[in-house]
Amino acid sequence: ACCSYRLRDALHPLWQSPLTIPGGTRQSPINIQWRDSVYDPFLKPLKISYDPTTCLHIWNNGYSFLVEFDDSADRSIIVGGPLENQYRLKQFHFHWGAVNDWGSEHTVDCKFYPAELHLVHWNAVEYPSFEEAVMEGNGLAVIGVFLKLGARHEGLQTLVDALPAVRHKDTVIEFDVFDPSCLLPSCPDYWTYAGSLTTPPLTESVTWIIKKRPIEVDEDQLEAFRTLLFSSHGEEERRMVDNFRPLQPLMDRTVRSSFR
Ligand SMILES: NS(=O)(=O)c1ccc(C(=O)NCc2c(F)c(F)c(F)c(F)c2F)cc1
Ligand SMILES: [Zn+2]
Repeated sequence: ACCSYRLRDALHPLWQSPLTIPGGTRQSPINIQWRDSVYDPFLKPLKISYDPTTCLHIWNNGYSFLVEFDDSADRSIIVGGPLENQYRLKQFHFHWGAVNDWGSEHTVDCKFYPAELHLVHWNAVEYPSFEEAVMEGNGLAVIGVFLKLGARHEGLQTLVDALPAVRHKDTVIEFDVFDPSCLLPSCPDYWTYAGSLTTPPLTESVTWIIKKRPIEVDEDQLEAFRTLLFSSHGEEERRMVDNFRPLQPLMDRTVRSSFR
C-alpha cells in the first residue's frame, strides 16, 4: 500500500496508542484502492432525512469542532445503503491538515484531500444509547465526505462564521438551525467497509459510508478551520491542524462500491 501505517500510528503525537489495538482487525481510516473495490448490486441507495431544527450547538472538544444534534427521537436519520437498521444523527465534525496537501483521514488511491467531514449516526433500533452503540460491531454508521479546494461553499459558511466563538478547547455556542444535507455531494455513489472510530477508544463499531465525490470549499474556509486551537483558554496556543489518524492496514477486508 502507500505507507508505513503501523509505525506512523505508534509515533503520531495525537494518538499515543499502542502500536496496534489489541486484536484490531478492522481499524480506520484506510486507503481506498478504487480498482480493488467490489461493486455490490445489492447495496441500496442511502436515504437521508435530517430535520434542521434538531441542531443544538457547536463545540470544540480538543480534537475537532463538533455540531451536535438532538438524538432523543428518530428525527434526523439515515437508512438503506449497507445498513440493516435506521441510524440516528448524533453529531458531525471534520478532520483537516495544516496545508492543503493532506488532512483527510481516508485516502483514494493514496490521494489525500485537504479535509474530511464525518456525519456520525448510531443504531437506536438495537441499542438504548450512543454510549452502548459505540461498543457494538453494528452500533455506528459514519458518512465520510471529502472536501476539495474550489468554490466557496455557502452552506459551510454559516458554520465558518461561528468558529471564532469556539476557538478554544471546551468552548461551546448555541447553533439552533442547520441542515447537514447541504454538506453532501449530489452524487449518490459511495464506498462502504467495516471499520472503527478514528480517535480513542478506536472501537470497531463503525459501518463506514464514504462518498465518492467531494464537496468544494474555498481557501478562506479551510483557513478558518486552522484558526481553531487544541488548547484551552489561558494555555499556550496550539493550532488545531493535522487532526487526522494515520492510515491503518486493510487486513482481511473488502471495500464495496455502490456504483460500477
Ligand atoms: N472520527 S470518527 O471515527 O467519525 C469518530 C466519531 C465519534 C467519536 C466519539 O463519539 N467520541 C466520543 C465518545 C466515545 F469515543 C465513546 F466511546 C463514547 F462512549 C461516547 F459516548 C463518546 F461521546 C469519535 C470518533
Ligand atoms: Zn472523524
